[in-house]
Amino acid sequence: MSQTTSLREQKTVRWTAMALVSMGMLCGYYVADVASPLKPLLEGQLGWTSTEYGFYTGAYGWFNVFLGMLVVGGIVLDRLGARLTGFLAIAFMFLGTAAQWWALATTSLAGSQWLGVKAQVLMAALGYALFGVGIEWFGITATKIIVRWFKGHEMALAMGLQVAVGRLGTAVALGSGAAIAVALSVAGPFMVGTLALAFGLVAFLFFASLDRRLDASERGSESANPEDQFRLSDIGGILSDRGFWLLTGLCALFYSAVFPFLKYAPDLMVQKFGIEERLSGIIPSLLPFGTILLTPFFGNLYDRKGKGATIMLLGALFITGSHLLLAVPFLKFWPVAVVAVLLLGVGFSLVPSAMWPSVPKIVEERRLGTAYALIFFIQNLVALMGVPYLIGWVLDRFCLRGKETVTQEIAGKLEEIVRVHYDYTLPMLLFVLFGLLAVGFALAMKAEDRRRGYGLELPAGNVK
Ligand SMILES: NCCCC[C@H](NC(=O)[C@@H](N)CCCCN)C(=O)O
Repeated sequence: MSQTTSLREQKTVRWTAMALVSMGMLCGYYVADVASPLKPLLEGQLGWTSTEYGFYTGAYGWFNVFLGMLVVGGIVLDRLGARLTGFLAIAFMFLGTAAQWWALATTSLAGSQWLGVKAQVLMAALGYALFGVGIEWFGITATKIIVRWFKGHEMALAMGLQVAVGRLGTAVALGSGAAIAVALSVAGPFMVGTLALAFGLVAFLFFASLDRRLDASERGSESANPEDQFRLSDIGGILSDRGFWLLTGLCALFYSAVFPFLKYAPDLMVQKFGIEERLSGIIPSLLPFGTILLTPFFGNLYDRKGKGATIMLLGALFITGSHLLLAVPFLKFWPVAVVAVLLLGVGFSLVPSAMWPSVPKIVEERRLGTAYALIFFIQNLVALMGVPYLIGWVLDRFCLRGKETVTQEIAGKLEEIVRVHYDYTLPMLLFVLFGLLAVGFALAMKAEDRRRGYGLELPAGNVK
């Protein structure tokens, strides 16, 4: 290869880079969502309440928000580069998952309390909080890597495919988590996650060597030009942009209607649609499965035809309609759940496929790591920490309908477990509310784009 031709110009090489980075997304998303189908088992076998489950799932954002780890991650990324940040991110995910595995597998924490919380719940939550730092750092790193390798090429398609690979991890987690837990133990899915992340780390090391070759092919380092270096004062520049805030608001509200829903969807299937616990993740797993094809499809459409702001608005409308269908109390037949989840899948493909590639149209490339980190920070605060806890609290406080003790086969043995019954109408109405607010933000974003000329409605290559 000629030394003057950048490696990114070779299609096979840039797609190989993308595939290697996506392995981290696959394994990370598996672990991020594998607790969802375990909720009834955590309650039945380990005696957790919905509030404790909400506390644990909300822990995802603790360090990102309260220790500012997301902003730290953005700055580390912009200053020290994607290779080091990506490596640290996977290492955090690995350690956090191993800690969750231990918390659920050990008997040494049984009956103990730490800071007034069950020791097992707190230990699992701390593991999930560390994991949350890792996966968020990895998310911003992977995004910046795609921008670096794909600018001027199929960037929205690459971002869509990368998210699609992540969704595959979510689908596998939802579809297999409960079955693995019933066959092995409730800690079993986390053992699988720990091993998978070791594999993700190896794939990332291969990527890092390719990325070093990209530097060499461009005769410079990742941030060779001092003009391109990130400065702390850039944060002010990002925060003073109205378009940035509208996109951030849309992101926080849209994801509040989706990610926390996924944490409770298998339980909703059991409670409202009468699905067996072991199979409770099957219908929710249609959601990420649908997005695997649709997210890159819409990403490609955005690259070729534009209409990014319209795509985001449509997506917000789809998720609102889907939640409304699930909220109607008398629609309790499982085909309704299938239709609603498929509609949600369309919305869950439309918004991310246009939202993430729109950020570089609003923010300069050298500020991108920090911009994505700031967006993820607000998303963590609201959608990944606040709303999951709120839903768990609402379930315990307003939706409890009763408890019964039943006998169930677990890892080949018959065991007595407690089954808790909830009415999910109120939590579903909250999800509808988040959807409606997301529609409002999408409309405002469309108007701001017309006013400021970001180019959100234009195809790739036609933007300033
Ligand atoms: N190119 C940006 C990709 C972001 C994808 C986006 N991920 C997130 O929003 C993460 N902050 C949270 C991941 C949580 C995993 N369950 C997405 O749509 O997944």
